[in-house]
Amino acid sequence: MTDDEILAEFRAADALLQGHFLLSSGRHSEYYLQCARVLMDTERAGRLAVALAAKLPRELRQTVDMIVSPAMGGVIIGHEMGRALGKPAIFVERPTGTFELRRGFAITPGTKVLMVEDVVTTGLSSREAMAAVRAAGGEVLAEAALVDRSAGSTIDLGVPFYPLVAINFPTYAADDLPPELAGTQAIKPGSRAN
Ligand SMILES: O=P(O)(O)OC[C@H]1O[C@H](OP(=O)(O)OP(=O)(O)O)[C@H](O)[C@@H]1O
Ligand SMILES: O=C(O)c1cc(=O)[nH]c(=O)[nH]1
Ligand SMILES: [Mg+2]
Repeated sequence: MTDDEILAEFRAADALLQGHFLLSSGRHSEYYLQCARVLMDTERAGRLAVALAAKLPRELRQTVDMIVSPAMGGVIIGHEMGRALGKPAIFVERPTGTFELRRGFAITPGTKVLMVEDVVTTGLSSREAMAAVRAAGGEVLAEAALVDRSAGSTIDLGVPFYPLVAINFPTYAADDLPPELAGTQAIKPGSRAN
């Protein structure tokens, strides 16, 4: 799929939002990609996962044992990536603020893991989720995501990163808002507590 075709999927799902958003990292943005709306169409979710899987090097696709995603946003695309790659898909979640394995999910030491996210902005959530996987003994080979919106800030996840599409939407610190955002109330669509 081309970048234009992928963005057309977001627009068709009314998932490209404009307003004033407080992001997971605490930064602010005029734009938000609501991946849950893109993925609520199961056929579209499957199509995007197949396209994302095709971005991965063949050797990585063959070597990976398991998909692990950070909840909530990573769960659906992680599951669809598991289907596309023929691998089990589990998730880490953070009911008390730190990502952990629950629900009987386990990672056997040495398991080769592909992390799957919906959106990567600063990479903070990705790094925290990888720490949980490594603490359980998993070996993180790479990360894949639907959207890399870090474009321009050259984040380093510490492993190879394969986004389906990269978009450069500016983000701002709370004390450095542009005039169009200053004085407007930010909404926080994601579920990170702090
Ligand atoms: O790269 P980052 O700066 O960490 O931002 C991206 C993260 O933010 C969103 O999750 P969020 O924490 O909002 O929670 P959710 O997945 O539960 O909605 C998204 O799903 C990524 O996990
Ligand atoms: O950084 C985020 O929290 C974020 C940005 C975005 O565009 N979409 C999303 O789901 N999360
Ligand atoms: Mg998330």
